[in-house]
Amino acid sequence: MAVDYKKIGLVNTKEMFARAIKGGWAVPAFNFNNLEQLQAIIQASSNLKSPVILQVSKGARKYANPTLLRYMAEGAVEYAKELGCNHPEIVLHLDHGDSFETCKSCVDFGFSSVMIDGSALPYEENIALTKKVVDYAHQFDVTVEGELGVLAGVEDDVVAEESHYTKPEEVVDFATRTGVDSLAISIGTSHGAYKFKPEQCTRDPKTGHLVPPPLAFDVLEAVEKQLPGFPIVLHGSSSVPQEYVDIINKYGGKLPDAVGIPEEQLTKASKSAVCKINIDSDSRLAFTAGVRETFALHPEYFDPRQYCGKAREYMVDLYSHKIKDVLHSDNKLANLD
Ligand SMILES: O=C(CO)COP(=O)(O)O
Ligand SMILES: O=C[C@H](O)COP(=O)(O)O
Ligand SMILES: [Zn+2]
Ligand SMILES: [Zn+2]
Repeated sequence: MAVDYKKIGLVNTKEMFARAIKGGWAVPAFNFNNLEQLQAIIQASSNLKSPVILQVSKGARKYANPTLLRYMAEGAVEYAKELGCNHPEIVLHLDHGDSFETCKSCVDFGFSSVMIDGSALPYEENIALTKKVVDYAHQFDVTVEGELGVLAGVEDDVVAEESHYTKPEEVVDFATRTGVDSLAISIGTSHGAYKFKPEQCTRDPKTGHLVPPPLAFDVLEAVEKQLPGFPIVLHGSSSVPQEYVDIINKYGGKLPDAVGIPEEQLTKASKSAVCKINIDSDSRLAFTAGVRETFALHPEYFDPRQYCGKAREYMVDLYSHKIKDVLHSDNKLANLD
């Protein structure tokens, strides 16, 4: 028997995606692994009245324990209300589900959305696996994200290049035969804090910072033309804010030439059918900056609440900025009372 996510106050992605596409904004999908990240996500999204997707990866489930994470998400709905957000729209989403069994266990456990990532499989196998997950999840009104195209970044030892991009000529067939609710595509983003090699970038003459090549908006446009109004997802969308990289490097860290996706490009994407934008690495950077700075300035501290508290402050700033200034998902709840 599956737990009914609606009974615990969660929602699936259907309505928020429809509104986001129509309104030209995107729903933030933030990964969480611990208490402070979840607190910061809920504080920022509740204060700004933004819908939000809480993403749990396989690694997160292993690190934090699946049961604990799931109940934290349930608690998050109540926490949002305590913060004055009377009608929160919170999705609990499995990020990069790698098997039918993992997706099923999340559906059964009260997740309102799952991703099945068959992008590394041969095309027909990706379709068969994705369809199997959709057929199961839809019985419980759980939405499903599939993926076409390979997200290759520097960290995978393969540099993102055109051959990995989603093939627009495949998307209609994939969406129709699988029944997915949304599709993650590859247009040049990748996971992690090193999305491009320095030699792929130019340097800003004033700041000396790396400027990466633009995303393949032509591929995005071609996908949209094939599937008008269909929800598109961008993974690997951290922008690697220089302010946090600088703090980390100033206080003993070593992140030379970390580079992400410029925020203007994410805003541009969010005005199209891109309605979910995944951000994880930026939160890791903000967290690390807070901890390193606190340790450096206060070597006498040994209470985790001191340095995790600072980390949480930085993450609230980061999430709020993404919501307000990049994705424009603030004040977008269906019921703003
Ligand atoms: O895509 C992501 C999670 O699925 C996160 O991407 P980043 O590493 O760019 O934050
Ligand atoms: O897609 C990758 C996400 O950032 C999750 O990362 P993780 O698998 O290390 O938890
Ligand atoms: Zn993938
Ligand atoms: Zn991802």
